[in-house]
Order: sequence, then structure tokens, then C-alpha cells
Amino acid sequence: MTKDVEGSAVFVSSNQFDDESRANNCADGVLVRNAYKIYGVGSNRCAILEGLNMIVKKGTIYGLLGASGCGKTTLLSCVVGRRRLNSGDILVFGHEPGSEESGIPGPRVGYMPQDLALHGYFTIKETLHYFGRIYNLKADIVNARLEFLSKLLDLPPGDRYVRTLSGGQQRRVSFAVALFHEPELLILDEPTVGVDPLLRQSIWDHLVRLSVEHGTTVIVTTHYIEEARQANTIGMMRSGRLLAEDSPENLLHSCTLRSLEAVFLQLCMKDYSYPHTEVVNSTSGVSLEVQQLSGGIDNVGFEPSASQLDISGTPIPRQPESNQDAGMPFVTNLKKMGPTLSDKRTVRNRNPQSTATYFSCHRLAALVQKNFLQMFRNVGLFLFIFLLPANQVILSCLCIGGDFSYLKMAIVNDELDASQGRVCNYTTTCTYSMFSCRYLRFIENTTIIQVPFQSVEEALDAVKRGKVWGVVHFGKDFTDELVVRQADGNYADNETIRASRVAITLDESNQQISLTIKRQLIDAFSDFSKDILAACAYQPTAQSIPVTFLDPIYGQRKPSFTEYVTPGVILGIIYFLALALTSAVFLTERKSGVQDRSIVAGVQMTEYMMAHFVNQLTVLLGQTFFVYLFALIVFNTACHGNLALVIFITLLQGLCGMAFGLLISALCDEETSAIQITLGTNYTNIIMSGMLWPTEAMPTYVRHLANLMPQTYAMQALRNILGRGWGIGHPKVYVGIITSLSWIVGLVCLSLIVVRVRKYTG
Ligand SMILES: Nc1ncnc2c1ncn2[C@@H]1O[C@H](COP(=O)(O)OP(=O)(O)OP(=O)(O)O)[C@@H](O)[C@H]1O
Repeated sequence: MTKDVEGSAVFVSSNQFDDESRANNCADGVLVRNAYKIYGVGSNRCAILEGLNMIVKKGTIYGLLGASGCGKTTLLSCVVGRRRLNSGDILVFGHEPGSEESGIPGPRVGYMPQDLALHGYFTIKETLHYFGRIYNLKADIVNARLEFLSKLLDLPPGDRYVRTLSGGQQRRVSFAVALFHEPELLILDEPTVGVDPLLRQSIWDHLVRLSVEHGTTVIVTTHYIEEARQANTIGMMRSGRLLAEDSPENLLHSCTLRSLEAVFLQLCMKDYSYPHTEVVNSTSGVSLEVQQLSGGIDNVGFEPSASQLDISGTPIPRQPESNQDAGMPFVTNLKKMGPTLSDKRTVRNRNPQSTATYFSCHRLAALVQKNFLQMFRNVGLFLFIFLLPANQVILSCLCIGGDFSYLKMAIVNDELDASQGRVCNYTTTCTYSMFSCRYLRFIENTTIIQVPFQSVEEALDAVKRGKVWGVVHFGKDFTDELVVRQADGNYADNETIRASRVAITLDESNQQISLTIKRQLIDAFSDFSKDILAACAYQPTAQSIPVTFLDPIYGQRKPSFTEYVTPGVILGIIYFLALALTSAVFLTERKSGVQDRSIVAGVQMTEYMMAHFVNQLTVLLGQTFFVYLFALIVFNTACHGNLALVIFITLLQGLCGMAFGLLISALCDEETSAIQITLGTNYTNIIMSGMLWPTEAMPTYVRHLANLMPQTYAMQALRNILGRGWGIGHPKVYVGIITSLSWIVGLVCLSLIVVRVRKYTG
């Protein structure tokens, strides 16, 4: 449609197109006008659709032909609302895909993507029932359609798993999924690949029947050019443009050729040898090219989009007639010479996922059911998911923070008499003899194993060789000198002090072990002193240093590192599994095309996320139950606070992992990059969140960073509830809850932003 503005013929504006053409073109099934699609950003930008125009009449079959990579799938994904054009318009049944009125994505369209896009672990019957629930079809209708399509498409028995079918059988199941709810619009991306000629013919017969008897509009791509003769219209596509669009008969007639293959070849050769266009005007960075074959297929009925208008709204005039190139059937071609401002004007606020129904219980139920079926079908995965956290807690309780045992220490006791066979005798009375042996009696023999050595040199050599953890040496006159030192008190000389000491040399390469040995040896000396004082009728505690640790306010006198580590291990594994599971599920479904297919069937992304949330929450509840069953009941980890609060924080951390998994799946295309991000961030989290060592031990600036980690405050909150019994009113508890919630909200929002940006660029 053109209008005269100041004497020159110009295209109407995009908005006018919308208002008028919608009314006029309701007879059109699908209308594509000046479609531009660019993949990538920056230097990776690549134009795939370049000003493509296409009309598919309602109730007809449109065969879209084109070489591999010319943009057919891209065009179809824009038609079904899974991708957005950078500029141009698409109308399906008079409305933009994604608008409420179009019903697309939704039940009005049946989509068979190029990839299989089906769950391999489902049977054929389960597959159709899943889509049946999405379309809210009754089970008996689904069964009846399954029976009909099984015959039509020669499907294997319904209880066969999709993954066990041959490639051709899988494609037929995929075709059945597209057909079985009897949509008004069928978008079929190479439905006849790998199908034998007889079946191919019956598929085409069925498509013809659908279009004639039911008024179904069909767009079908195929590499078998000749089979497209059965289509009402053929669009021949090359390099993101339509070279021709007409009925097969007209195409053959206008080119005076016998086969469509030959027509396509001729068109491609002409397209290759003829310069496309002459740039007419590029006031807005967009150049308009018009190529039309005289007497050939004319597609100029399309209205221009705003991309044909400069930024001020000044229309770009149509190519003068004289510039048209005779001899080639070409459509109006708008070639874009790079990113322009006008593109931004053309892309209106469309949300391809929005359909008439924003939320539906039956779709959510279908997704939840599918998720559970998927989970229970894979028993190994099911056990792995449910029991791994409990398994980790068992291992951490068994392996981390326990008491050391059987640490070998060399004992060199020069008090022993070689002539008496170096036997260590002692009394328990108030007798001042063989104090060394009396002292050694108080060393716990399950913790420290005493290994006698003859000389200090020998013992030190054993330490150097890693045979023992240290040397305990008593001088020849240890007992006598100790008595003198006791008697002299403040006046004891250095020689006495040196000779009366228990000289200990340790291998300090292992901090925890050397701390344990030190504590053992000091405690043993304290017990030894009390023993002698008591035997001699003195006050046993008179010798103790005047620093006394009274009963602790929280925790036990002998704190356990296990109690410190366990909360971190619980939150860490719950978080990690939720993260890994979510990113794996979303990435796999997206890569396999199952997600896309479900969304084209009408599933909302929010429903997808909610279904996963329901599934994940169930998994989390199971994991949390087993985790605390083992931690609290089997391993007796103390819980002084509210168990409900403990569970709440654990679930929040699981959801936090889930939210991060969403972000990773939105960011990554490949599993390997998702694994790298998952592992990289998880190790950082383990190290920095205070899971293994308190954040108080970190340099101040690192501590500030550590506090930003999603688990740091949550772990502290959990420790405070379990160990100190604090409630939600305490800042160190509610801060953990608030930060977890903030992370969840932040990560989900970020994921949605990434999904939106990627929809535009990819
Ligand atoms: N997400 C994407 N990001 C970048 N490039 C893409 C993306 N998807 C497709 N392409 C590229 O766009 C071009 C057109 O792809 P498309 O799948 O639309 O072609 P096609 O005509 O359907 O090919 P075929 O017949 O082989 O399926 C190809 O060069 C492809 O590599």
C-alpha cells in the first residue's frame, strides 16, 4: 500500500500497516514482511534473514525450500514466536505471534522442529499424554488420536521408549506430536527426513487432506524439492531472502522448466550472477533494494516497516520502475547495511511467550508430572539426588573433626636404669621417685602411643623420618631436680629448672596433630601433679595456674570441630546439588529442543520455572529429611534451637542454588561451560564462606568479600541456631535469612534478564 506525500509515492508507516493490514489480511495465515534477523552481537553479528517477505494463505500448504543454512529454521522459529526479528513484521492469523489474539505460541500451532525435541526416557504414549495434558485434552481423546496417528504414521507400539526408536521412527513420533491436537497452523521443519517414500507420500496426502478438509494452514520445509509440488505455494529461499514465491505450476511455467529442482537451480544461478540491487536511499542507514522479474512473481504487495523510514519518520521512496531488472522473479528486497537506529524503532514491545492464558493449572500439572516421571524413570539419578547430601553428612561426621588417635611419640627416659632393664616402675603413694614414669601413666594411650628410644639422637632421627610425631625427653635426675625446684620455689636456679623439665620436640608440620599432642601432654602433667598432691594430702588444685575456664555458655568444654563443620557441609551440598540439577535440567531441555517445543505448545516460562520449583522443593524436602536424620539422630549433632528454622534456612539455600542454576543455564549453551562455572563458583564458595574455617581467620578485606558469598551468613545463622539456640529475632540469624532471600530474588531476576537479552541476540 502506498500513499502520496508531497507528490511522491511512499510506503505507509508500520502502525498503519498494523491497523489496516490486520483487518485486510485476516485471510492470510502467515504474513512476513521485511523480516530481518541478526544473530550475535558486535563483531559476531551475522544477518540471517535479510528483508524477507512471505505470504501463506490460510488453509493452504506452503513449501519452504532452500539450501542448508539459508535461514528456514530461523524464519519458522520467528513465526512460532520463539525468536524475535530485529526488524520487520510477522502476522499469524492477522496478529503478531506472542500477542493474546494470535494464540501463538499455544494450541493453535503444531510445531515439529528440526531436532527431535522429545524426551528419550518417555514412551510414545507418555509423550503424547504429556502434550495432551498441556493442551488440556482428555485421556480418551489422546488415546483415540494416538491410535489414529499410529496407523497413519506407522508408529511403533505406544509403550516403546522414544530413545530406543530408530531415527526415522523418532521423527514420526515428533510429527505425531505436532499433528495430534489438530492445530490450525502446522509448522513442520523437514518432517519427511529419513522417511521411506511410501510413508512420505502418505504424510503429504494427510497434509493435503488437513488443508482441504479442515482448513489447516501448513508451512513445511523440505530438502526433497520435488515433493513440494504437492504444496499450494512454494517459497524458494536463498541467503535469507525469498527468490520466488508462487504455485508450483506457475513457477514451472514462468521458467519453462520441467522440475522444481531446475527452477530453483536457475533462480540461484541468476541470484548469484546478477547484482542484487542498487542502493536507492539510505537516509537512516538502511538501503532499499527492489528487484522484480517482469512477468514473474511479484511480492510487492507488502507494506514497508518502520525500518524503511528514516529516524525522523521520512519515508524512503520506492525504487523507480526503470531500475527493475527484467528476467528474474524477485520480491521486494530490503537490504540492511548494518545496525541502524531505525531497527530499534521497528521492534515493538512483543513478548513471544505471552499467550491468551498467562497461567494454567493443567499445564503446570503436566510439567510437574513430566518432571517426576523423568526423575523416577532414572533410578540411579533419583537415588543420587536424594541420598547424596545424607551420604556427605555421614562422611563429614565420620571423617572431619574427630579426635586423633594412635599418634606415635618417642619417649627417651634417662631416669631409667639400664642395669635394671630400663623398666618403668612407679608408685602411687606419696613417694618422690620415678616421676617420669608416673607422669607418662597419665597420657591417654588411645591418643598417643609411647615408643621408647634409647637416645635423643635416635628419637630425633625417627621424627625426621616421619616415624613418630615428636620426642619426650626426661633428664637423668628428673625426679630429684623437680623436687628441688618445688622446694626452692621462686629461688630455683636455671640448672635446676632445665634439669627438671619435660623436654618436648615436635614435628609441627601438621597444626591439628601438634595441637592435640600439646594439649594431651599438658593435661597429663596437670593430672600427674594433682595425683601427687592428693597422695601427699595436699590440695590437688593448689598447683594449677590461676586461670580457670568455667562452664561454657554455649557448646561443650571440649568443643568438637565436627559441630562446626557439619552445618557448612549440609548447606554446601544442598546448595550445590540444587545448582547442578537445575542447570543440568534446563540446559538439557533447552539443548534437546524439548523446552522450545513445550513453549510453542503454550507453556509459559514462568510455568516451566514453577514446575521445576515444585520438583526441586520436593527433592529438597527429601534431602533435608535424610540429612538431619543422620546429623541429629545418628551422629548426635547438637541442635539447641528451633528445628523448623534450621530446615527453613536449609531449604532457602537449596532454592538459592536453584536460582544460580537457572542463571548458569541461561548463560551457557554447552554443558562443559556450565560445569566449569558450577565447579569454579562452588570451590570459591567452599573456601570463602567459612564452611571449613571461620571467616574470622581471614584478612579483613577478604572477610568483606566472603560476606558477599551466598552461603556465608546462612552458615553462620545455622551454626547459631544449632549451637547457640538463637531464634529468628537475633540479627545473626535473620541476616542469614535475608541474604539468602536476596540472593534468590537477585539471581532469578538476572536469569530472566539474560534470557530476554539472549532471545533478542540469539
Ligand atoms: N543461535 C544462533 N546463533 C548464531 N547463529 C545461528 C544460530 N542459529 C542458527 N544460526 C546460523 O544461522 C544460519 C541459518 O540457520 P538455520 O538453522 O535457520 O538454517 P536452515 O535453512 O534451517 O538450515 P538447515 O536446512 O540445514 O536446517 C546458519 O548459518 C546457522 O549457523
